[in-house]
Amino acid sequence: MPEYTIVYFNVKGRCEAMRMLMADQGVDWKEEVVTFDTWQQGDLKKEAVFGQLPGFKDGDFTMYQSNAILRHLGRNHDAYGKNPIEASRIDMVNDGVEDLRLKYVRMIYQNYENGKDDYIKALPAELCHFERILANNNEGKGFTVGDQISFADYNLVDLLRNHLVLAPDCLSGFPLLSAYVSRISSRPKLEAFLSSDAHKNRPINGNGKQ
Ligand SMILES: N[C@@H](CCC(=O)N[C@@H](CSC(=S)NCCc1ccccc1)C(=O)NCC(=O)O)C(=O)O
Repeated sequence: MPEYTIVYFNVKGRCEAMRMLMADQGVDWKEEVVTFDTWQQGDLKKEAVFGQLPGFKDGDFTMYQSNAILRHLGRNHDAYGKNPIEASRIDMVNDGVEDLRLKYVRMIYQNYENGKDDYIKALPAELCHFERILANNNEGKGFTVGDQISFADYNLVDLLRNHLVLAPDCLSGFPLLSAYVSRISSRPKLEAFLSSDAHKNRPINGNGKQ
């Protein structure tokens, strides 16, 4: 059984999607929680390939970049499609999730007080793409790509759940997305993780905004 370890700050941030994937796939992992004080000392930052976290240890292999880690876990746990075309579609969806995550992170950390309302107003123009992606696959009754869950689904559901905290009504105009978040979140092993104190007590972001 692989020995997985997440090396990250005590936040959901860029690691909750991989936690959701591992929980849903019945895979165990350890948490190496890095405090901001430890991070400021600089040794860990020097070791990190891009000077940033998360890091991920798979036995004696260590990697960085949250989306690369998701793809690594997708390959290792049959969550990367059934053929090269599905894998490319999954990459495309995940890149779209990353685009929205970057906008979310910038608003949260750089423009929360003045930018939150405008961000929420502009959300439908972002979410409509994911609603259409679902509509174009099995009438939105399954996943974003193909007929089995992929790492892009965990990433999208994590990000949508964060947006439901920011703006509880943000999916009211997107029935397929709303049903998708509920459906994926109620997968038994994932539901157990999402009900855990570890998940519930971990702040979404590092600055206390959500
Ligand atoms: N492309 C990378 C981006 C990684 C990243 O932004 N990491 C942040 C943390 S993840 C994140 S969403 N950062 C937003 C702000 C933040 C900073 C520090 C702690 C928590 C959040 C980080 O390591 N910041 C510390 C530093 O750069 O010295 C990835 O996807 O892993």
